[in-house]
Parts: sequence; C-alpha cells; structure tokens
Amino acid sequence: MSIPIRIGILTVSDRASAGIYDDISGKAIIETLNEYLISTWDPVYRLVPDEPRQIERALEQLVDAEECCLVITTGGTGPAARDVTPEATEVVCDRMMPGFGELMRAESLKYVPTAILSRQTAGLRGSSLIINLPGKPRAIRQCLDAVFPAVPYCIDLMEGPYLECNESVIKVFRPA
Ligand SMILES: Nc1ncnc2c1ncn2[C@@H]1O[C@H](COP(=O)(O)OP(=O)(O)OP(=O)(O)O)[C@@H](O)[C@H]1O
Ligand SMILES: Nc1nc2c(c(=O)[nH]1)N[C@H]1C(S)=C(S)[C@@H](COP(=O)(O)O)O[C@H]1N2
Repeated sequence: MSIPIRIGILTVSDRASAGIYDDISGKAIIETLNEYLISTWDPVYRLVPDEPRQIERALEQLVDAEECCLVITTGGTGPAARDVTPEATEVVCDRMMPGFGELMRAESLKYVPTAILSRQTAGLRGSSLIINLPGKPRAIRQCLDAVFPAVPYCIDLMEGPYLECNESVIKVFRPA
C-alpha cells in the first residue's frame, strides 16, 4: 500500500491569526501545491501568531502527530522583533538544509531588492522536510517555483511518499 501524502501548511502571522486579514499566503501554498501535484494529497493547515513556542508546537504536531512528509511555513522570516520562524524551525529540526534559503533568496532578488531581508531556511525533523517562505502572498509562488524541483527527491531520500508532479507546471528532478 502506498504511503498517504500529507503536507503541512503553517501560516505564522499576528494579524491573520487575529482575524485582521485573511490568510492569503496559506491559501496560495495550497493552490500552488494543487497545481504542482498529480498525486492525491491532504493539506493539514495551521495558523499561529508570531510566538516561538506556538510555532514550535505546531511544527512538532504537523510532523510527529499528523505525519506530514513536508511542512511549508509562511511569514515571520524578516528582521522585525517578532519574526522568529527560522529560529523556531531550527529548534525543532535535527539537521538544517541551508541550500533552500540560499536559492530562494537568490531567486527572490529577481523580483525584489528586499529579498535579502528574509532569513528563511529549511530543515529536517525525522523524515520530514520543513521549508520557510516569506509572508507576502506573491512570495509564495516565487519561492516554491525555485526550490520545489528538488523536493520530491529529498522526500524519496528520506523514504517518504512518492510525489508525482505535473511536468507542464513544475519540472522536478530525480537523479537516475
Ligand atoms: N498570511 C498572509 N496573508 C495575507 N497577507 C499577508 C500574510 N502575511 C503577510 N501578509 C502581507 O505581507 C505584509 C508583510 O508580511 P509580514 O509577515 O512581514 O507581516 P507582519 O508585518 O509581520 O505582520 P503579521 O505578522 O501581522 O502578518 C503584511 O503587512 C501583509 O500585508
Ligand atoms: N520572493 C519574495 N521574497 C521576499 C519578498 C517578496 O515580496 N518576494 N519580500 C521580502 C521582504 S520585504 C521581507 S521583509 C522578507 C521577510 O518577510 P516575512 O517577515 O514576511 O517572512 O522577505 C523578503 N523576501
């Protein structure tokens, strides 16, 4: 029997979690993954304020209890005092994957000179991959288009579920 594909979406935003604005960025992650993935998958959604313990707890639950092979966060990666998503990610991860942040910042620079203000990173907790995206709705697609080609193979290497993607939308790479 194939492993079910569960993907966590964690929005970190004081205002979206207080209902001051709609969480457009979390929805954009789900829409983007729906476009990328041919495989059937279940989104597991969480919305928390920029509070370190709440971010850590949500990440732990998404990986350990909800068994998500991939968790994508949005928000809280900048230099403002309450931006602590990368730190919370490091706390819950066993090993970091610095290439993701490097590539997303480099690609984002093609769109905005403020791309370097994001401290976004990625890491591994058990056999799950956690990736940080900035909070701005338009950053979601810009960043995911850059790094997603390497995500299915990363999950293969951790013996997670096989992510089949729509080649006309995103060209994933699995070395022979
Ligand atoms: N989840 C979201 N949905 C819609 N718009 C968002 C979201 N997160 C951020 N934004 C928009 O992007 C801007 C910058 O995002 P950033 O994450 O820096 O927000 P912020 O100033 O930390 O505030 P907050 O934590 O309350 O979202 C916000 O002012 C808002 O307009
Ligand atoms: N692709 C992309 N990356 C981006 C941006 C963007 O609009 N598009 N905004 C930048 C800005 S203005 C900030 S402050 C940082 C951090 O955003 P965050 O605190 O919402 O995570 O992400 C940066 N990275």
